[in-house]
Amino acid sequence: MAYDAQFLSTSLSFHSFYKSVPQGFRQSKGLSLLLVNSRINRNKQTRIFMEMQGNESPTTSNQSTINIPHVLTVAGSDSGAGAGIQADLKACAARGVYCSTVITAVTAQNTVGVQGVNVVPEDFVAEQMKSVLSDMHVDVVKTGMLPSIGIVKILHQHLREYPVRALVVDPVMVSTSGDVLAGPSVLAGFREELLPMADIITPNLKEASALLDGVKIKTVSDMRSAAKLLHDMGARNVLVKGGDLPDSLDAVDIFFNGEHLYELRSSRIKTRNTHGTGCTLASCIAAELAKGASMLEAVKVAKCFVETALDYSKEIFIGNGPQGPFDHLMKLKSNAHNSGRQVRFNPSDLFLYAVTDSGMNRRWGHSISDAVKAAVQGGATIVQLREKDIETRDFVEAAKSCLQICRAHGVPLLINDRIDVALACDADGVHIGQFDMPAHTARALLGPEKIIGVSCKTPEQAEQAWIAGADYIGCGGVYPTNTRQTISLLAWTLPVVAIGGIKVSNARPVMEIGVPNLKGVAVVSAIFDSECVLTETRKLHAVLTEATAAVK
Ligand SMILES: Nc1ncnc2c1ncn2[C@@H]1O[C@H](COP(=O)(O)OP(=O)(O)O)[C@@H](O)[C@H]1O
Ligand SMILES: Cc1ncc(COP(=O)(O)O)c(N)n1
Ligand SMILES: [Mg+2]
Repeated sequence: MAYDAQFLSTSLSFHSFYKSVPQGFRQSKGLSLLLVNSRINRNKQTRIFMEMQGNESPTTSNQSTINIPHVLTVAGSDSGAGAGIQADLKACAARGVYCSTVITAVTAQNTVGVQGVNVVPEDFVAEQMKSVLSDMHVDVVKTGMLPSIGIVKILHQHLREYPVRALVVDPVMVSTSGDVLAGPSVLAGFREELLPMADIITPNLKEASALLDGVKIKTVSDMRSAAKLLHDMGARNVLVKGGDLPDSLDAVDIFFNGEHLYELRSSRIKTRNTHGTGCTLASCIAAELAKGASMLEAVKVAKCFVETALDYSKEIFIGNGPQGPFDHLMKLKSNAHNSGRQVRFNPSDLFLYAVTDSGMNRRWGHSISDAVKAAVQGGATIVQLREKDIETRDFVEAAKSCLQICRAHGVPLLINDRIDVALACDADGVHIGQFDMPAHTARALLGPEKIIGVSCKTPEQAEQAWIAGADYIGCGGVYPTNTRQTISLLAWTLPVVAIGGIKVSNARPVMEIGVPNLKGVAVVSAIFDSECVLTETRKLHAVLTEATAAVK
């Protein structure tokens, strides 16, 4: 049996892991585990070195302890294991977070529908809740099926007695198969008790409509209005999910934080295996919040996770009904299957790609983090730190502060060339050139989740990058030279970002090339060689948005 660090971080507490190691192995070998970039402490950006010598127990006094991010799900069991508690457990495991469970109902359910529901007595729901909350440190509570008003009230009381960092409410009412899981009597409980406590509420179209007294929600514009109305009812953040939006080629969700409305789009995966998408999304949001992500970042990661899992599982066949489950744990499968797919990478993030330059920052008296902050506030959708003449120690420090800024805005941060710096600060990935470390070696070091971009000048280089597991290619020399070769590269299968001499005045024709893989433009001087990085970024963002709308 192999004991691997990833497995440890996803499934077991340190102590139970230790206990699971055979006695002989512990005594004869001692056990050293190096968790690099462990998800356990992602937000603290720490490397954890755990050493267990001989048969010394981890509970001895000189042993430091590790707090694993912890989500408690309060939901119903699905015997078919596609949705409910079972989906929550798998989603949290896949995201590297511990998940405890309070079961509110047991359903007899499969891919055909819900054949029966047995509601757990209220005092026993209370007992489960007390058992978990009085003993364990829970970071985030996520709710799913709450089949009676009494259970809603019990939840409310316990959350007041044992406050947690965040409450994610998935107001489950009807399963995708059309079966009722929580009747209208629960609506009042959601409205009065849970919404005002919720950090985020994640209704699908039917649920949003029910919470808003039956208002019709049929278009993205209806979803936007619904998100605002639900926010007015007390939820701090609202995500109206559009999985069931008729006639939509994309899977569109609307996120509203009381200030800004975000339209989150991903491609709609053609598959029958969508049972449990809602439960998974909410658990994934809870898991990311438990790890310390901002709300927008958590929502984006969760959506990307659902899309990736659906895509990975589109052909699996479980059960004979119309709605199959999908595979949450695709990451554990062989790399050959994964072919380097990224959970965290969304090609549309390449839209306005800001690449820093230390010379320009010096010229205008900007620190790296001030320049990055302005770019992100101006609408940059991804940032790359390209610092050629900086001490490694300073680079790591600068990268850490830029990472905080970027995470707060849900914008990925990549490091140019320096895999070591990316690892040290737990950046979202790297951008490498043809003379840097080979992409497949970078992939092996960074693992399957990080973003890897490669600068390519020829189709052969692009093919190599693709084989090595790159997520996108940077295609250089758009201006002033080499346009024909550039266009042939843009037709390549990986998402492409165009680089080279692009500025506000000439960005439009690049976007208007209209090649589907061309996801955006990367710029350095257009935004950073200026006194006001914010204004220049805003201008460029406006041009790109206009050009994209014109192409559509
Ligand atoms: N076919 C699909 N392809 C990609 N994403 C999808 C698909 N169906 C649903 N989603 C996404 O899954 C999440 C759950 O949405 P939805 O299915 O509407 O919720 P529920 O399961 O509660 O009905 C949303 O982020 C939605 O956009
Ligand atoms: C126990 C339980 N909880 C929640 C859902 C909703 O999931 P979905 O909307 O994907 O059917 C479900 N079907 N069963
Ligand atoms: Mg669904």
